[in-house]
Amino acid sequence: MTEKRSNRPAMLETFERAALQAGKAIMDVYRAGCTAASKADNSPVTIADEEAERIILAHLHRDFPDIPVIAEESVAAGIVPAVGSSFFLVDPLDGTREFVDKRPEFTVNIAFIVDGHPAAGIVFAPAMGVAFLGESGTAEKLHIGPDFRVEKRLPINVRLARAERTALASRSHDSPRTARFLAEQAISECRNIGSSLKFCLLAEGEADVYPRFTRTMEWDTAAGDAILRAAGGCTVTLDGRPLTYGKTRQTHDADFANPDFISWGNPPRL
Ligand SMILES: Nc1ncnc2c1ncn2[C@@H]1O[C@H](COP(=O)(O)O)[C@@H](OP(=O)(O)O)[C@H]1O
Ligand SMILES: [Mg+2]
Repeated sequence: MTEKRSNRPAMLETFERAALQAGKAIMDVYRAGCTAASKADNSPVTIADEEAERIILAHLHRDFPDIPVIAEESVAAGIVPAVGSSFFLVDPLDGTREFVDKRPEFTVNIAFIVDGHPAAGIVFAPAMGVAFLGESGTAEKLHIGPDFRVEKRLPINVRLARAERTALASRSHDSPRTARFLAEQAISECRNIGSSLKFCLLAEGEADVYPRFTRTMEWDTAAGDAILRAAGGCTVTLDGRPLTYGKTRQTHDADFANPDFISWGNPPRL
């Protein structure tokens, strides 16, 4: 099927090209097999993370040379550009644990941050043939063919709040606090999913809440969070305020770690 051109903003066109090309490079490594090394924080990294990041940075630097990019592997190598009110956040391979263990939930993530808000994002799960895009109150799910071309685009939205809610939790980094949260909220169903796909499942109305009480970095969450917000959802910290990005700029701290947060399709009314 050929794709109908739209008036999508140029930035989303760049995100799409970059993510699809990065996903293709990741799948080449996935099929050939690779070994994982351990980073300073003990998390795994592979040649796929590095190659995907190189591709994404080339696209962003070429098309938006004036916008700084904070990217996971660059930060690990000590490359942390100063950020102003707008910048990109890139996680070239989120769910590296899933990738190494050959579970198809790993994703490519690119987000645009404006004044602390995740304004646009793409999440591409190359082994699943799906991508999600979000910006300015519009979110879509893309079906990606084996040739890494877009076959279909569908608008997505969060679902309405319901009595029987479904929660999502990390597959590899869960915490006992998740079980406590589920009990407090009287939620009986919880699915464990790796990577930023959890935000996308909320955005397309497949689940209701994603509580996160273990460590994440801003690049893990920004793109999925942008899609979720564009689809009508929200991400809040435990004091009920929207999760913000570029915290290093506000706190003059070099760390891009997130606090604990809860992402909702439709939050319960207080
Ligand atoms: N002990 C740990 N080891 C590795 N990654 C961890 C971790 N604790 C939290 N993380 C973060 O959790 C992310 C994966 O989220 P999830 O558990 O929802 O799949 C990782 O992203 P990367 O895979 O990009 O390193 C990493 O940033
Ligand atoms: Mg990550």
